[in-house]
Amino acid sequence: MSQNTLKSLDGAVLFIFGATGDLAKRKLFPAIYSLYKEGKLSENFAVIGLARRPKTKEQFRDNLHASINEFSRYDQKDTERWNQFVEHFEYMSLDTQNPEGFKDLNVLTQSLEEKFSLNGNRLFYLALAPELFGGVAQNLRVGGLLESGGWHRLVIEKPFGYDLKSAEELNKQIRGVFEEEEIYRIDHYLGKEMVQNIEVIRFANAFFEPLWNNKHIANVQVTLSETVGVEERGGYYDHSGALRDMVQNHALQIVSMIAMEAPSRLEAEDIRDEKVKVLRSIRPFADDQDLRNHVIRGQYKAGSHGGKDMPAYRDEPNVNPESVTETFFAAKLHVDNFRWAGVPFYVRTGKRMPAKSTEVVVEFKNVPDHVYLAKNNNLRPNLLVIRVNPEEGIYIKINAKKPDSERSIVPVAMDFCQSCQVGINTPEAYERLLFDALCGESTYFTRWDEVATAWSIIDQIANSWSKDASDLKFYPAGTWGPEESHELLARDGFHWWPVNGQEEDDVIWISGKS
Ligand SMILES: NC(=O)C1=CN([C@@H]2O[C@H](COP(=O)(O)OP(=O)(O)OC[C@H]3O[C@@H](n4cnc5c(N)ncnc54)[C@H](OP(=O)(O)O)[C@@H]3O)[C@@H](O)[C@H]2O)C=CC1
Ligand SMILES: O=C1O[C@H](COP(=O)(O)O)[C@@H](O)[C@H](O)[C@H]1O
Repeated sequence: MSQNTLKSLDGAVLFIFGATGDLAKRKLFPAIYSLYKEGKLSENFAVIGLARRPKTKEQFRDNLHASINEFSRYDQKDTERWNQFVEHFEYMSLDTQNPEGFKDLNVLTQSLEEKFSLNGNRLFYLALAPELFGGVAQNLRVGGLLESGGWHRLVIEKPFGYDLKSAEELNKQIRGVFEEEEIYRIDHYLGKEMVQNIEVIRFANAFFEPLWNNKHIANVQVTLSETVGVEERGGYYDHSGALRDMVQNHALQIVSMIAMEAPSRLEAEDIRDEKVKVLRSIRPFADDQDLRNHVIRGQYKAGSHGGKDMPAYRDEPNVNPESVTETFFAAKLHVDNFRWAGVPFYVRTGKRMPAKSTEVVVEFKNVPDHVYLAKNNNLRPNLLVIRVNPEEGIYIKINAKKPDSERSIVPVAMDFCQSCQVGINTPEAYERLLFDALCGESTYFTRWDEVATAWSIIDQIANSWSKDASDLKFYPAGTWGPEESHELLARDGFHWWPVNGQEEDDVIWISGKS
């Protein structure tokens, strides 16, 4: 578990490869600015933006200004402070396939290290297409960039491969240059406040841990729904699909945080050891038929939501008009260990759903059927709902006596809405992760064995799907996916709980002190 008090930053040069790209603009620059505004970077840093297109330092700084203006949660009205901030930024035009250019980059880096009195710590952030990762690692060595006196760390964006084989190949290339401890594989969901809070909720509360097992939990539901379609990313997404884009990384990481055993120490390696054990315990499907019974894929067709018409996936830019890529995924998974045997983990994710919502619902088993209260009332199962995104918080659903009635029982949701209290000041995932990487805190980055094990789960599904796409179901944009996703739970006597605070009408909400 990451402990902020232990983190310290000793000054570093931050290299942003892909500095003219979308990720840098929307996430990385605003994250650096937030860290600066909060005093976490002090004046002890330099940033070098790298991409092929030529730009002057001034043009780059103008781009930085525009990005922060649009995407940062902090303003930049204090001109003196802003000028101080941008002074730390340089730009260099560099094709990552040009080894000579890396030698020039080393010269520029050394001059900045001198200017800002830095001791050779270097963080290389690859906001690039994955096929360039291996070449960058090689050229960093060729250019002498790994010979400075400080530490060297490589931060890599997803996707980490397309399947296990390609991920292994990529890993081999990177490991030829960097040690595992120097590699920080980003899964930005691990930087989200409420995903990090899962550990605390579980391990710091006496009333959850004793119940956290198959004796008391009926099922776990993980939803990662989005209202957007594929936007500008049709070219990438059509080769990826929901399975590779969201399940291989974010969804399986959340499952492993929910299901892991308490680590022996709150250290990165101990936590990651426990998470990988969960992934290894996920039961493979017996055969193609078993897989198709328990894994649903869908693709959105034209539809509408909130009065707005939305095109079919196949009509989106850069998507094959006959594409069989899934934009929706739902599955029933089993974690085969003593704690979880018999508890279904239902996972779903999709684009063009009615709500943007990342939530985990832990549904507890009911009290015995024949006790007086259960017999005469419509008792609802107790739920623990962890709301990750866009609202952050948790609520617990219990049964309580209806005020002023004799024995009527009503469902009550006791709500801790963290985002209502802390509001927009909650740090963005990229902000936390960038700072963690600068501080050498790797807990919320994925280790190679986690990535490889997740790919082996995904490969079984992808390989089965590639044989025949007849199970692909079409759902209207703006709905909760194919009917088969609901049937998946109905067969077990369950249903998807509504997400995004859309609880049943008779639920009484009790919120924290205002
Ligand atoms: N955008 C997002 O929200 C997310 C992105 N990612 C991942 O982050 C990575 C970057 O994504 P994104 O920013 O969207 O991509 P973009 O296509 O917007 O940007 C790619 C960047 O790479 C640079 N580039 C391309 N080829 C070279 C080269 N040979 N040498 C040097 N620079 C090069 C481009 O600049 P130039 O053309 O000037 O060289 C540009 O700055 C990808 O791996 C993506 O999957 C992951 C999660 C979310
Ligand atoms: O990694 C990805 O995540 C986003 C959703 O992230 P969120 O933080 O907005 O929930 C998704 O849109 C994208 O397709 C995927 O690549």
